[in-house]
Amino acid sequence: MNLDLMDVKSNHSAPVLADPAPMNNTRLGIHSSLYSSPGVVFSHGLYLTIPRKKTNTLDDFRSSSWLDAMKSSSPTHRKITKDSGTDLVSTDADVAYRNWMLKYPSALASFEQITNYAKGKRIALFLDYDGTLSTIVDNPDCAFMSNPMRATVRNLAKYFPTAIISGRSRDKVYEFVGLTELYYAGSHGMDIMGPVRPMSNDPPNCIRSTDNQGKEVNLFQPASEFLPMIDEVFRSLVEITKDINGAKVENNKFCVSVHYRNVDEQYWTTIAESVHDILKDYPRLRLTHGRKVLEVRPVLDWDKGKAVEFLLESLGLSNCDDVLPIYIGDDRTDEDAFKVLRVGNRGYGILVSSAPKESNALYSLRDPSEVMEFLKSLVMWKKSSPL
Ligand SMILES: O=P(O)(O)OC[C@H]1O[C@H](O[C@H]2O[C@H](CO)[C@@H](O)[C@H](O)[C@H]2O)[C@H](O)[C@@H](O)[C@@H]1O
Repeated sequence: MNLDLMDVKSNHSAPVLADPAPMNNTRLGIHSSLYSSPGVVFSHGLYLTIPRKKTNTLDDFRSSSWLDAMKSSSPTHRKITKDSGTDLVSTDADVAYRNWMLKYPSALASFEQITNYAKGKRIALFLDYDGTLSTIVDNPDCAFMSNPMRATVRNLAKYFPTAIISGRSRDKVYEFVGLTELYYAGSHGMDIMGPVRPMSNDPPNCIRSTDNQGKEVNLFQPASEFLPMIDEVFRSLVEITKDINGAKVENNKFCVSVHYRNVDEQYWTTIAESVHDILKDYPRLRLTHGRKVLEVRPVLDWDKGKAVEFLLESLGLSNCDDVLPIYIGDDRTDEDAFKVLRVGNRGYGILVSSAPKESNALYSLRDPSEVMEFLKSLVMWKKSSPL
């Protein structure tokens, strides 16, 4: 696999995301194989970690770093260039972005390199939703996918197995995308509807079910026992934030999003403290940061990376040298998937970002319109490739 590039890029520094899960499996009372990461200690219902980076622990609410994390969770993007008469003058942001792209080259500019490596391989596509297939908008209920993007993804799925892996609830993301030919994983991979296929070791919490069309599917919900807790926390979060102008709490089934995109920055502390007040009574829940959103989720060693592995296995594509998984995403939670593909040079992670940020991805795309262009190019390449 693109060995030169992989070798160069293997020197990347660690990603921003670090959400270790607790070791105390019996206390959590859930299938032990889902809990593995070291370095976490319980104390009075709060997880104290000895983290690589502290920003994702509740403890952070007692320091200033959580506010920094909230501020940096979705950087404001300056216009890359400005017109100065006849010439385009580079801004600092422009220079920084170009430098950053030396480390994360454009997947469009590197298309030939990518497809050269993909020759004779079966590509599988894993796509994040918000910020990847739809542009980021103020109202999460209105993050609609454009018709051209939908047509592109529909076409893509004719040629490559394609799955959407989103932080949204699976139903919600299906409502937005509306394509029956895809596989869907909601709640950051904690709710996967995949094809029926014998797995090498039958995972717990995996049941036979039927999809909207009555087709038999495998439904994998590793956090199913958290459902009542998540519902309870969702209601408490709605109640505690109801007087904070612009705050919005979204129930994503196995996780809850607390949005502060539309909250005046002076009240971000109030938002964070409110979330902390609720979560201090729920040691089995943890908090991660997304783009102007605090995400409450079960303490489970399960994430988008594990979801990619699960889907590859259910599609019969794991442990195959001739399979090239490609994951495209824009958010911190997508880093888990990038990491899985990066380890052992299994596939390509493509970060969608118009601002420089550290990532485990190998390539970059600037925004959803570039994502669409890349997906269309893949289809064209596949159509023109000899069988
Ligand atoms: O994994 P994803 O599909 O990327 O979902 C992550 C979160 O996306 C949504 O929030 C983000 O997009 C909203 C719409 O553009 C935006 O208003 C918000 O500020 C962003 O954080 C979704 O609403 C969350 O529930 C997802 O967890």
